Amino acid sequence: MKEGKLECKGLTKKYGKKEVLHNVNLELEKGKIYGLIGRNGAGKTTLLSILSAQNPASEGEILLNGESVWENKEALKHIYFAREINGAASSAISGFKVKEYLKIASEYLPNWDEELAEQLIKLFHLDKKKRIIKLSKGMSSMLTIVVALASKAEFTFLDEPVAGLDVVARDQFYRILLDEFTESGRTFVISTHIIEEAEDLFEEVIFLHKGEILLKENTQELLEHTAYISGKAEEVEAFIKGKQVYGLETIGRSKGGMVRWSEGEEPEATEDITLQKMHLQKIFISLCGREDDVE
Ligand SMILES: Nc1ncnc2c1ncn2[C@@H]1O[C@H](COP(=O)(O)OP(=O)(O)OP(=O)(O)O)[C@@H](O)[C@H]1O
Repeated sequence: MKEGKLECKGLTKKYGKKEVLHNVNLELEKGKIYGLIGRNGAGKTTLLSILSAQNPASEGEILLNGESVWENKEALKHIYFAREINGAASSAISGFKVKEYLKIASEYLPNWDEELAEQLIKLFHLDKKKRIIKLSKGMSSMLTIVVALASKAEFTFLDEPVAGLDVVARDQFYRILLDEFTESGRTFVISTHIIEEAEDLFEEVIFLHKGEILLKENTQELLEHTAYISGKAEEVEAFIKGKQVYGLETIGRSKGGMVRWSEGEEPEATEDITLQKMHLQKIFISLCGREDDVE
């Protein structure tokens, strides 16, 4: 695939009367790792399932290089959504052995890389004779990762791939992903709740909040253009006038909150005002963390 752009326009999703995605417009470019971050129930899985045509949109369209992906076999060769398989206890695949599951994947996925699958199975010490139902949560996450990477799909989505993985396995996953990304230039969209660890991995972050894209930005730029401002309440009040401030909180006589600015407009600390760099996780909490923000 020479070009590479997957986009959704005016995407709305309703389950019955409940609207869970509201007019989402999103463009994913080839050759990037995106982090998809949102609170429980924000709509991440729903968005990924619609982008990969596993779930119909209520309104709007999904286009790969300008062509609708819905019931489009050619386009769907380039998109793979790796769903968790560990919720599959009651599904048909739960009785399969790992090797049988891999065989099915190899037949179903048009760009399957058997050698890569074998390498990853060894690396994760997965027992191919084990039945899916008998895998631990971490092991089934590993199997999902193996299939996602070996799919070689240009656009590969992973839904909470590190759920249940121990710290060593998570580190392995991040390194494998970066290797594969560097070698292939594929696009990955990864949803995760472990934001801190993934900060260096994502070229861009997408914050999905209550079914809307709240932010889509280059991760490093976001980190460079954001800080936690604090100081005496009246000093902070005066300082933030005309600035973009989020999650402002009062602590005794002091105030603190997140401030964002555009390139070249960086605020300077004063004697009374402290500016501290923030990690992605804190930025996310400032933007989406209010009590009434949960679905
Ligand atoms: N098949 C379905 N039928 C009805 N409602 C659904 C269905 N799937 C998801 N929902 C609802 O849609 C909303 C978004 O769910 P979704 O699973 O996409 O969120 P998420 O961001 O992936 O959450 P989490 O981080 O908890 O996995 C939730 O309110 C959920 O209850």
